[in-house]
Amino acid sequence: MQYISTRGAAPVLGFGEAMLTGLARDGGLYVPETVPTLDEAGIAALAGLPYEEVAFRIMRPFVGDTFGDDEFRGLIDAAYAGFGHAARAPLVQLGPNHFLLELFHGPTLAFKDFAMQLIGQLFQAALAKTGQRITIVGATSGDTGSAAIEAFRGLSNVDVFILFPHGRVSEVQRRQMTTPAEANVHALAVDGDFDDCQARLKDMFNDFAFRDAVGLAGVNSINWARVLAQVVYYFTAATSLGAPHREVSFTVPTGNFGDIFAGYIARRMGLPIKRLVVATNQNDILHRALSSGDYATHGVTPSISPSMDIQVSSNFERALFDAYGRDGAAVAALMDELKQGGFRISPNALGTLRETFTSGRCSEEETLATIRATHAATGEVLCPHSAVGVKVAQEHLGTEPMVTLATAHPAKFPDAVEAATGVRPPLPARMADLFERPERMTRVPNDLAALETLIRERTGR
Ligand SMILES: Cc1ncc(COP(=O)(O)O)c(C=O)c1O
Ligand SMILES: N[C@@H](CCOP(=O)(O)O)C(=O)O
Repeated sequence: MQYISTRGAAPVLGFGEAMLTGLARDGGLYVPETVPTLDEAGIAALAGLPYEEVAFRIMRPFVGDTFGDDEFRGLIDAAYAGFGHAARAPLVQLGPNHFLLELFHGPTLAFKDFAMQLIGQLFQAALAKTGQRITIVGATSGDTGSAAIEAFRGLSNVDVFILFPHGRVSEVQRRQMTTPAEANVHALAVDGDFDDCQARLKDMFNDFAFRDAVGLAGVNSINWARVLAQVVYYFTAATSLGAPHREVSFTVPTGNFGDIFAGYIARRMGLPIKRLVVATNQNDILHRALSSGDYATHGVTPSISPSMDIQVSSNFERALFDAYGRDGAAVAALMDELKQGGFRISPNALGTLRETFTSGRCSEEETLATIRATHAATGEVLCPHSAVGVKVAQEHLGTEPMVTLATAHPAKFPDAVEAATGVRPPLPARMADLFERPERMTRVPNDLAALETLIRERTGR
């Protein structure tokens, strides 16, 4: 299996190299050259299997010879052993034809753990073979950062630097990033928003001298392995609800477009997904883009679903690459226009995107009202991101089962949940002392040179 860049001008790589490389050297994102498919019998055979076995069968064709079969199975088993639910990603029924896929039973209580716990295992195995030492830099609006720190804390051949927007993540999210005591963990509070953090991260990848000197690696959904690991739960959910013999739709609370792009890959692999519904909060660039073709950034407005406070949605580039007929030069030109504020999606490409994706937006008031109403009707306590998904899903219910992805545990956002329901969701016992642990973080300007200097000083490279 080979991986190519969405901008068409970077070396073609195998899985292991693409995973350790992160951003392609032409600034694009790696995607598989071809997407393997499963026939109906292959999909039907997944129903009822343990999560780990489904993960092996779905991901194996993408991995090539980077890992042997037994080794890969072992890494998958280790990745999910620490999850707090036997099903890993259980389905809960919210109403007739509407289901919630709970993706928050991992160690840091967000869907990011599904990919990050696996990536932690894959990186360690790959680095043990090459003897490399790497510097991971990640940008986070709250959840990727804590999941990455959890996956890589204490490793001797990895330094982890996480850029988060100062004052714009929840207190639980911040403490998850600032309380780990291991010396290889560096939480950096940036004076800016998530888009600034992600832009500086991409700038670092595009500064080849810095990139090569520190051995830069990325664990955001820039990294194809992140997206791949998220494809698995679309298969477990859909087969539990009757796929391949029945179509299923999914609504996905969306920010950086990684999670929903994983659903798109599942669909291309042959899973009968009728619709993939993009659910945005008030930072609604993706909803505006899919409804009008206008992909224009208006700046980030802080919301009660802070992890989705994103305007420059990294993985949308992967969807555009396919929608523009895999024309890397066309995508590169669009990304240049985006730096000036935005672009119009061509009518052909928009038509192609709409064959798979539809969208909706949820306001702040609607988010609170959905948390309240869902709690009253079902007893399920939603986090604000999942509530955005549930609200938009309710507007898109059809005859097929609809699955809304519940992307984080409500205890990560206790203020919003308490405001809506009067109930303050407790943290799990293993995190009960989170508010007593000492914090360690560095405030940094939104400035590439300052960030690179700090990282070079701390890593001595
Ligand atoms: C809790 C939560 N929900 C939804 C999202 C959106 O996911 P994606 O960026 O993959 O679209 C994120 C992060 O982006 C998140 O942390
Ligand atoms: N919401 C994310 C933003 C980064 O997304 P990623 O999927 O590209 O890592 C976060 O919580 O950090």
